[in-house]
Amino acid sequence: MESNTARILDGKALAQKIQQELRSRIEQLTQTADRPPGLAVLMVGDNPASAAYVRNKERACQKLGIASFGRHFTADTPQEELHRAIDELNRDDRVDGILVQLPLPEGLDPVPLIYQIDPDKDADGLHPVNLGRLLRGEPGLRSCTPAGVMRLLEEYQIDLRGKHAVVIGRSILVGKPISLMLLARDATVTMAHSRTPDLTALTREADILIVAVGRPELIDESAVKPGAAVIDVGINRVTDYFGKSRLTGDVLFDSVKNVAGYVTPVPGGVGPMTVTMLMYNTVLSYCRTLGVEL
Ligand SMILES: Nc1nc(=O)c2c([nH]1)NC[C@@H]1CN(c3ccc(C(=O)N[C@@H](CCC(=O)O)C(=O)O)cc3)C=[N+]21
Repeated sequence: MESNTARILDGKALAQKIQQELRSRIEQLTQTADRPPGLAVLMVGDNPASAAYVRNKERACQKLGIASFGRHFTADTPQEELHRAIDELNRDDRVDGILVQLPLPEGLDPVPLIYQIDPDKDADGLHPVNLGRLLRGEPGLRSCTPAGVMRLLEEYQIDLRGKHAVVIGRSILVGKPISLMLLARDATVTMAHSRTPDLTALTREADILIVAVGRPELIDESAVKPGAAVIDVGINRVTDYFGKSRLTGDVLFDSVKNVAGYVTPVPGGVGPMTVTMLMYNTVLSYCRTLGVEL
């Protein structure tokens, strides 16, 4: 058997490059605009993982020259108070992007909150108007993780036209929107999920394999077609053999790299692209308000 090592799709490097571009564009625009772009993050409760993500987002904003309007609520905040906060942010002219950090604590429903966000300030691209625009192939704010994956595929010039893309996972956050984006680029898309029989037979047919299920190291080289591009959207915290906590994807990287043509690492793959596309969406909304191109 000939040995092979896949090309690594470096999400961290691409995220830095895009953030540099956004930073210079913001610097340029703020010489004449009366305000910088603004992003508001609504965080409820004190889930440590969420708190860490929110800190990452705030750090990214600071680096780029985006004003951040963090609003932190205790876990026992009534749903109504969150609706009032979104209403205020919708009407606040300093705010171009709004997001509700997920998951919310037990007893709170994120769906009506997301529906209430002004679709033109929907930095996460999760409002039904933006999902509808994606379905219709119209411009709009795109969901961050799927948009980040598409940017990675573009950067490495991975051909999608007429190729067989298999997406594992059918969530509204990743699986469904990414399938639509791949379809818009003329891929033949198969959506697989937990009820798909003989998953391995299917994934072995994929030229592009997107894995977004949240099952640590589900996919190994036996499930991958030689030369395929494998995109790992999973972020799982697991405890290793020595009792140490580490981050791993839905893909067994060290195995898949032997057969794949391209593969994303975790960390350093899709994760950094997600945060970057959030910044991108905020700047896109800002530019639309100013009446200029990004
Ligand atoms: N409204 C909302 N929008 C989100 O976009 C959203 C959310 N809620 N809730 C949680 C998930 C998760 N998520 C991640 C973003 C970046 C990394 C990331 O940058 N990860 C680094 C590693 C970070 C580490 O070391 O912990 C990496 O993969 O290299 C991970 C996960 C956004 N989410």
